[in-house]
Amino acid sequence: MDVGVVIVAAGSGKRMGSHRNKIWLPLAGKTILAHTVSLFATHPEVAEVVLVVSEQDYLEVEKWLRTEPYRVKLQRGGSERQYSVREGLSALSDNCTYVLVHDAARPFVTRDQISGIIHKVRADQATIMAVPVKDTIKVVGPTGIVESTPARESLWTVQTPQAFRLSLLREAHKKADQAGKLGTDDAMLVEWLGHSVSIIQGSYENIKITTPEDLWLGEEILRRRRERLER
Ligand SMILES: Nc1ccn([C@@H]2O[C@H](COP(=O)(O)OP(=O)(O)OP(=O)(O)O)[C@@H](O)[C@H]2O)c(=O)n1
Ligand SMILES: C[C@](O)(CO)[C@H](O)COP(=O)(O)O
Repeated sequence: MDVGVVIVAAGSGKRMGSHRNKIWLPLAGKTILAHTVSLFATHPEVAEVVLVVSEQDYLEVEKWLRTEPYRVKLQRGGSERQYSVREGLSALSDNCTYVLVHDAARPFVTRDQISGIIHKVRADQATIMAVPVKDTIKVVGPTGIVESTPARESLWTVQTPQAFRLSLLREAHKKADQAGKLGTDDAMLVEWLGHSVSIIQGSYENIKITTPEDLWLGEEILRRRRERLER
């Protein structure tokens, strides 16, 4: 049963404050995009990769992919991450039974973690990578007053990959579109269907490169990994 991957890279990187989409920023000698795409496109358990990019980036990504040894399908994204995922799902072949959805801005996930979530989704049909929250989280009202403090032991910081049975995620996106619902991750849409979603423990290194400080943190993560390999 084939596994497909949708990598979403069609954002604009506003919070990075860069003059162009953050996926083009350098990280340890390659672009963030190149790190993430090659990780999945060369993974032995991944049968198909769809890369979702903006209209603005499409031609440059297409030109870059011609220099790479692996095959990746290109798809244009939408104005929201959810719509980009939807476009990516539509480009996956029906040979895929399961799909991993991953942020291009998360280049630090490892091959073993990818194998682990593929194994888990075959059992659970819907599972997401996450790590326990380290800080206390508050719910704050519109006037800046704390309304509640959820019990920290029940809170997780959600990452990607998020993995699903393809037919389930396609149905979730269709129902969300019909209801005009917008989620910040794909698991929300599956939860709205009433389907259970399990957690697979990720790593605190699997950060999403969002603001400038994430770039030097990312360089340090990769430097320490190279050091560990050289020992
Ligand atoms: N319309 C969108 C918005 C986001 N993404 C992708 O979803 C991932 C996570 O989104 P985020 O980190 O928010 O990226 P941006 O939207 O580019 O960042 P910002 O919100 O700072 O503009 C990124 O790989 C981004 O490229 C996408 O494919 N389509
Ligand atoms: C999907 C996600 O990475 C899980 O934490 C996150 O919700 C993406 O949010 P963004 O604002 O689109 O980066």
